[in-house]
Amino acid sequence: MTQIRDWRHVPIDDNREPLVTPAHERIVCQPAYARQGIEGALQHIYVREETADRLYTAASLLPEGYRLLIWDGFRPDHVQRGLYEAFEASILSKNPELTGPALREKVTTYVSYPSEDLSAPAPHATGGAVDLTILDENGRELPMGTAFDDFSELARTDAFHDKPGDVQESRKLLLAVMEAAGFSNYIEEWWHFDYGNQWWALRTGQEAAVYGKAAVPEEVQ
Ligand SMILES: C[C@@H](N)C(=O)N[C@H](C)C(=O)O
Ligand SMILES: [Zn+2]
Repeated sequence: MTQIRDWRHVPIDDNREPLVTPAHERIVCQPAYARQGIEGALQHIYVREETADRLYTAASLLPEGYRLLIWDGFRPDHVQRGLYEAFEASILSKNPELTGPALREKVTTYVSYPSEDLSAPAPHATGGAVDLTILDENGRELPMGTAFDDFSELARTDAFHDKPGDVQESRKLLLAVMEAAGFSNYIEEWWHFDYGNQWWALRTGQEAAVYGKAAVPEEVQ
């Protein structure tokens, strides 16, 4: 289990880029939580402006005909809280003895705490985190070995590193195009990438994050 322990101490110097909806011929936006009927989930994907530009770069690096499929970007607090509480309840149903920090550590391996602390916002609250996969030339998702939000050991990005095959190749491709575009991956989830926020700053050795908590666009208030 890998936790990012010190990201809360990374300073934030927010450049105040607005949130935008990615629009590119090689990007498909399919907001997963709205489709799952999660209360208050956004009907559109929003990310910070430069994050969108970097997604365009990543998409352009894919083989001919392939596209990025984005499931989630900016996530309002109430949605983060809903996801957190639902996963916490599912863990408690299997491990009723868990409490306090042990419970919180287990939950936050896969779902960030819905922090109201402006000095340590959840990554998706910054507009600099994206959950995504790759579509092939026929519009089919590449095999990634697990479904989106399958919170298990198999979700670890390196879970297939000693199992050569399609899944290993698909995960390598996603990681390669995203890292080439400047994103960093969260090792516990093959689908989660960051740019500009504290997670990204810590992993890439930046002095400060450039995205704090994002201002919610008027159309989603
Ligand atoms: C819930 C999942 N899709 C995700 O984004 N997890 C990360 C760790 C988060 O909630 O920040
Ligand atoms: Zn995510």
